[in-house]
Amino acid sequence: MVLCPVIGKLLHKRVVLASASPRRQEILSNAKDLRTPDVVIGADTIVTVGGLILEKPVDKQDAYRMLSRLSGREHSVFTGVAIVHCSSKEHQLDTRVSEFYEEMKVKFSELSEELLWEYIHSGEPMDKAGGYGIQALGGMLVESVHGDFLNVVGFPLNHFCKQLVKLYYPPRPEDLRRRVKHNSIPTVDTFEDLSDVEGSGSEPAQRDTGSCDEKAQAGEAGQAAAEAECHRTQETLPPFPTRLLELIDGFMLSKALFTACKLKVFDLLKDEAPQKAADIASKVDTSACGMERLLNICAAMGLLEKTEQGYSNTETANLYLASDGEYSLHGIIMHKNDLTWNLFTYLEFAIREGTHQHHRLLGKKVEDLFQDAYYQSPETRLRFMRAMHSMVKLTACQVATAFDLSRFSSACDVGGCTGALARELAREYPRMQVTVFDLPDIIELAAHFQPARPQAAQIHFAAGDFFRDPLPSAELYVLCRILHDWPDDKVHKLLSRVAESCKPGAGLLLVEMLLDEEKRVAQRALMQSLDMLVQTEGRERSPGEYQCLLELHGFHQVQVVHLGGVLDAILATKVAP
Ligand SMILES: C[S@@+](CC[C@H](N)C(=O)[O-])C[C@H]1O[C@@H](n2cnc3c(N)ncnc32)[C@H](O)[C@@H]1O
Repeated sequence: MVLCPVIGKLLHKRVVLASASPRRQEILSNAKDLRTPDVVIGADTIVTVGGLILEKPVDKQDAYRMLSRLSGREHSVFTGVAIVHCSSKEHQLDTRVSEFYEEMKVKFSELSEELLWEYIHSGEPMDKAGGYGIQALGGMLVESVHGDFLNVVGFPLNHFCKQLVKLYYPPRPEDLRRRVKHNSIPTVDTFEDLSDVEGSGSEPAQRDTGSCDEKAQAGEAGQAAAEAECHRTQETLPPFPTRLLELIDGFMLSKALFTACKLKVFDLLKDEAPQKAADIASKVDTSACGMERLLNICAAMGLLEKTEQGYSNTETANLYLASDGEYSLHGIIMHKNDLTWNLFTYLEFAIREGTHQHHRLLGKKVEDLFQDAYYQSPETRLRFMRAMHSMVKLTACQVATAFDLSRFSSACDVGGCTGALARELAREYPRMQVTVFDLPDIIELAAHFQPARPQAAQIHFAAGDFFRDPLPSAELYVLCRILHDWPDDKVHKLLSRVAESCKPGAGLLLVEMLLDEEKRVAQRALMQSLDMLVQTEGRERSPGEYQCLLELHGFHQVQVVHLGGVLDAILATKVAP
């Protein structure tokens, strides 16, 4: 859309800015002389990251939680704007609302603790959505932005002006007819086009009404079509469904990423000079034309760089997508590609039946989730372990430091798999002895995941079944992504076995992805709960639901820390019965 000086349309109107934000006031009053107010403009800004909405922080801790969640990540800033036109006819107030929103992507650098606290102590985060102000000190946190800068400041002026153009200069029906009927390239609005109607544009969409009357006289046959067309102005067209289209095709993006990982494209390019599509194709034994398309979409997704010289890894790809990195996500990606993807083809059955779908995939009955499905062969067992390992490594350090656990001299990570979390606990608490307790087949392979580290002497492995065998004794029990695998009866069974092993004062650290209490906004956790339906007997829960479970089994003083990544932490203490 071509912009014109449309802001002047507000000049002689009574405009109320329905916002307390001094930044919005400044943006709008720079653009327009605010006089006494017949248009009300309301706006609000929120920040979203990983499905969570961040509003204004309530205190410094809250600001810390928000900003550390944004650190090193891309987030979205949404500003919603409503323009209410008020007029009075025969003493009746008539209002017409026009609304829109604008999204902008902002990426933060990795923020050190010192920088975070220095910024928080400046006081700037407190009255700002997401806890930062990009236009002032908060600008130093920002690595890159994509979209309208003023949107982050609090008011998307450019989109606002476009909205005013739609209101005050709606396209004439004959323009629409030209565009719609002949299926031609849309005409471009010019200042001359707009000036044709300048005089009649003092109230929004006046032109429309006049043209409708003319059309209504055009004869009965064309009347319905004419009316429909009359109403199909830019203003009344529904908003373009960008987000919906992204959702519709989202699975293709996931699969493209999975395929590039499976073909080891990112391994081939790791820390290497750019390579041409044909060379990559011949090295990984694929067609050149297929590989080129795969590489192009990976570049468009920001996973590869594409230059004249060819394709090379981005930093993200080197760090997370090559299979050998310390923080590689290759393990979880292969799990999603080889198992979750296939299970999700039965999502409709899972929803109808309320059960997991391994039996459909394997063509046989699944009695024991782990032995019959995840661990049905040495390959699938190793694949599962790699998947768990890669996810826990991402967040183990945050989990280990979410609470001060230094009062515990021993811990048992029940279902501790490869020992990734145990290692982090041992590193953080040098006095702590940590036992990893898991099924015998897992314990046998766990050592492969333990590079020689000074903490090795603090870590022990014990094989057993947590539903049957005695649990190793410890002052702190850890259940990381265990409860979400099981139905309620088994959850109670396991919690009561842990509770029996605890002396008063012992701790229980639950590590799970937490739902919000209303099960409405924590998108990643809600999605994982759906995943749990398709592939386990369990589900995700909210902090309140975990608190009830814990208290039922004698664990009190429940503390919750949202870690803002893929896992959250809950610590509770066993009290005497
Ligand atoms: C979802 S994984 C979580 C692994 C690890 N805690 C993590 O977060 O990465 C569940 C773990 O529980 C273990 N497990 C399942 N059933 C078990 C049982 N009956 N006794 C002991 N461990 C079991 C599995 O082998 C697996 O390591």
